[in-house]
Amino acid sequence: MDAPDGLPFCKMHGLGNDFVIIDSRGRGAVVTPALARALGDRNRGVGFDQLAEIRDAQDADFALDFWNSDGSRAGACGNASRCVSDLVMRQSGMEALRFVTARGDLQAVRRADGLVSVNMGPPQRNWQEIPLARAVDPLHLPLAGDPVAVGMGNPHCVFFVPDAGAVDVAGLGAAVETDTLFPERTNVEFASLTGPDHLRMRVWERGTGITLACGSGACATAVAAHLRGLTGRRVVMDVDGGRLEIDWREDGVWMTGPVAHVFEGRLSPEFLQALA
Ligand SMILES: N[C@H](CCC[C@H](N)C(=O)O)C(=O)O
Repeated sequence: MDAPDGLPFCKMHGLGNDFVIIDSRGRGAVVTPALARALGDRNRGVGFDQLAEIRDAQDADFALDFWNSDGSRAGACGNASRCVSDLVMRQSGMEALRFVTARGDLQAVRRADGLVSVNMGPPQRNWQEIPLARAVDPLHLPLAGDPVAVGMGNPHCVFFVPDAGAVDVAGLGAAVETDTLFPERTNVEFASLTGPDHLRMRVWERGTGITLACGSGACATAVAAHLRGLTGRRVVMDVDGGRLEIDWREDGVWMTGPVAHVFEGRLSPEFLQALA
């Protein structure tokens, strides 16, 4: 990549789910799988759970692409959507935004308490959309532990367990991620009911591994909990990095929580040249 002054980026996180954000508005996209892998290396790059690239959009305020640290694409990323929305709201002074992702048009608003809410869209509930490899009931997958499959623009497999804190998330998550039932692999959530409309969730993310929070995973877990009759449509969810509010409304699954700006930096020309 020809960038004699380096490439600016910023680092943000939502509940410890951390992101590098590259703003490519006003020029072509620059992220490649090789850049995502190199930048995602926590020793030799910057490190992130997801990389988000902001791009120009014709009929929306911006477009957003997501990458995992293994260089694969993610169709949705709830916490990065909240982080980038906060960034663009601060830059523009707007309090409500529309943006485009691989799964379609999404919206973000700043609540009166300052937290950013994103409408992640309606859940995908049939096996072709999630996607699953064959016609099975997504509400009761034919896997040990009787999990639920839900799509939020990316695939999720949600296990309800007595104590999410006691689960071997790495061991089970890695095995389920690559089960042949999921042709595009899957994100894996382990959740327990800790009170009325209150859940505790831990996550293994496709292409990344254990993370402290996963916004689309929290949405998928809330949808699965409601469909299984465990909760209403509005829940509080404790993840390893903090607390999210999820509200499955008529127009989609809304997710609300905090974001944090960490630093801005510039990728050196040497770093970028080594990728070429
Ligand atoms: N952390 C993200 C989800 C990343 C999902 C990604 N690992 C995938 O391959 O779908 C979130 O807040 O929704």
